[in-house]
Amino acid sequence: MSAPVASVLGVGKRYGPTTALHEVSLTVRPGESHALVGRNGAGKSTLVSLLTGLSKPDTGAVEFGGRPAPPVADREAWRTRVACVYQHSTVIPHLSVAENLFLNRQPTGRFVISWSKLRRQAAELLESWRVAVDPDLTAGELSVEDRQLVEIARALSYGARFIVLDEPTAQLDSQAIDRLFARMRELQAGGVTFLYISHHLQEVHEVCQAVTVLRDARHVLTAPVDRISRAELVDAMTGEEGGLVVADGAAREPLPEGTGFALEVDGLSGDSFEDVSFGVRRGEVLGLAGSNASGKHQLAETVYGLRVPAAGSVRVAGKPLPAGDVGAALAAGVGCVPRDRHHQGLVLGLSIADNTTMTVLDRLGRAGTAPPNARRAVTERSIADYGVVAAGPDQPVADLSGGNQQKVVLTRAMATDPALLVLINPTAGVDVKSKEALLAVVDRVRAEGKAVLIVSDELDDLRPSDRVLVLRAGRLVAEHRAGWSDGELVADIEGVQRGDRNQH
Ligand SMILES: Nc1ncnc2c1ncn2[C@@H]1O[C@H](COP(=O)(O)OP(=O)(O)OP(=O)(O)O)[C@@H](O)[C@H]1O
Repeated sequence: MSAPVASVLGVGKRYGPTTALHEVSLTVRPGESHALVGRNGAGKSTLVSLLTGLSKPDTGAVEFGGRPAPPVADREAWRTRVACVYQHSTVIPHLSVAENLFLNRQPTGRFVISWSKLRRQAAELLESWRVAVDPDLTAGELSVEDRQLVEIARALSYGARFIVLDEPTAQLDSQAIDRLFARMRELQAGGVTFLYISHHLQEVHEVCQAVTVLRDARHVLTAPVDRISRAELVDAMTGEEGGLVVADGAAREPLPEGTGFALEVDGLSGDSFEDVSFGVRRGEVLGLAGSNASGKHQLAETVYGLRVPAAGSVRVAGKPLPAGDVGAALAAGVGCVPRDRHHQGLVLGLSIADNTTMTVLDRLGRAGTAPPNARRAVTERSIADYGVVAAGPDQPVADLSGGNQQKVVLTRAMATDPALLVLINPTAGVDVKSKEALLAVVDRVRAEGKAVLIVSDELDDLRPSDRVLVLRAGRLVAEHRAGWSDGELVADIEGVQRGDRNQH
């Protein structure tokens, strides 16, 4: 049997008091797609940082092709062995695709960089890996899908044939996911090996051949995917039996006649959407579905005041909201989980307590001077309620795993006790079991008579909705009552004939 592409041999890694990995071993075979799964904080990103040379294990070793990994300082040597495509872009946005591909290794003429040669080499590279992206485009304008392909091509051009994909589907709609998987299969056939990190367990079965589960910093199992069911994977990740229970809007009693509206959106137009009207009643959960190009994110962002509409109005509890004023929306009782937790959601350098309570300081004490004990108490309750894996309320949010950061965004939205909750991709990066807990919060909020607007790419997130509206090319095109089938909803999202597609 040929040598493993990569091996991790009994590695350990600590961050202060936190054991992020404990004696973990992993073998990745040539030409396979190997899934790495586990709950938030299980140690996946830490393992990737050791496998890509961004940090050094405290104990144990990493090998490529049976040989010891290069020293951490030798970035060039690492680049020829492995690359990671992160959820966050590593391209330089104001440079062209060609410059990003050949950064620091531009072909030079006698004295100066030869731009025509650089462009030609980039075009050849992209073509050889069948990446249909214009090398002259500014990298910041690329779609997530194209950006990922450019990053893969860049890795391959360094000679690396082992690529880590860190939750690659998190920002892709279902058609883009299908294209990514097709491309992965082609690359695999050409000798590329993938380590695939995802919280979407159905993807593991769709595109991987082997799976490794981490739990609480430890290796639990490695198995061929065709020998392990999704339910068994969940059990291995959680360490307990019992699977998942997600609230379903279909099981609910209808709202009493005449229940008032918490949110009324009337003739709203803006960037990427046109003349949208709908209402959400108190005690109702409304889902909003659509592809990435549908305008659903922009619509929700306009509702909570992040964007100024071109026309139309938003009323909360009967009162008009001033346009484009997040503070006014917050004061009117709107809580939100924004789309991008890093830019709109969290202050990474501050603690969990600071982030959780920043919108309620005036309620906990005189404006801006909330006593630390009150802030700690609120935060400790949130940490317990939402299952945040953290050392304590004072831990900086930057040190939390991705999924746990997302939970902190939700705790902050809930801290104001909002009458209307606007959630955009609320479970992005959140593990399957924590998803269940977050969706249970939605159900609890609804039962308390509050209203919830959920915008999501994931059908599981929409399942607790009483109704789901579908937005396509900026217009409302369909409404589904609870009890919809995946096939029906996806067909409306994509604007194709109804048929039974796989859900993502
Ligand atoms: N720089 C750091 N400083 C302190 N603790 C850290 C640091 N990086 C990670 N940790 C801790 O190590 C543990 C493992 O985190 P890691 O990011 O590897 O988890 P993960 O499995 O990738 O989770 P997720 O699914 O949420 O992305 C967590 O408890 C996390 O808080």
